[in-house]
Amino acid sequence: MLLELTDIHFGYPGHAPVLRGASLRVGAGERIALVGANGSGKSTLLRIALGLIRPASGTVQAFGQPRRSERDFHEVRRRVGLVFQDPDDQLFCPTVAEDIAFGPLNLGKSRAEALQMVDDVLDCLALSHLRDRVTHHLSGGEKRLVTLATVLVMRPEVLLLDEPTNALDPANAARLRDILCALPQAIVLVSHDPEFRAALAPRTLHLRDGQVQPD
Ligand SMILES: Nc1ncnc2c1ncn2[C@@H]1O[C@H](COP(=O)(O)OP(=O)(O)OP(=O)(O)O)[C@@H](O)[C@H]1O
Repeated sequence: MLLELTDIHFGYPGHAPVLRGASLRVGAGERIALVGANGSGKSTLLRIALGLIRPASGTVQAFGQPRRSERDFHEVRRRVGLVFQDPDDQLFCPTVAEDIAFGPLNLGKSRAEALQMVDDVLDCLALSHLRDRVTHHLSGGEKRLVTLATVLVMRPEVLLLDEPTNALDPANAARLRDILCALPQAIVLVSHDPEFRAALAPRTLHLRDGQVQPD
């Protein structure tokens, strides 16, 4: 298993529990859609998978190892890419190229290598025209696509996508679907868009009453 969350319990401080025994297993190349009502805890579960929040109980395993400490999760975040629901949580550099180069530079790539990776990923996503734009001037849909570029540039082994079609027009949603369908990675897709889910993920799981259940 690439990712294995088992019997996760979690509630935000001062609020009712969100997850009450949620488990999720993601194997190599698997495509899983995760659905559930607003506020059922889908984004929360993805954040727990990356150690961005810690469960009250339950275990997270990634790439065959239990993950507990911040140090453990550093490696998980390098190998598992999360596209956040809100692009503004993920884009923080002045220009698109700098935002995308940030991860590779952080991994110790040279500036030249990082910029080559930026050009490659922008080319693959047909977004080269956005390369030198000021990130916070982009439209909502452009930001969403750039966010995906910041994740794909790291060549993650698993992609966790939280509402990737939010703010995309139908043509860009279709383009994103084709790009994602062609990727080799395992994908967990949180999406309220039934057509997008059907195209990308043969298996659907339902987060309900704090647990992940078959649809
Ligand atoms: N930082 C926070 N502090 C307190 N409560 C929070 C926090 N983040 C989320 N919540 C609450 O936890 C619950 C689960 O939120 P979460 O974002 O995981 O749901 P979701 O299933 O992804 O919802 P949606 O489909 O609307 O995106 C919601 O009731 C939400 O209001």
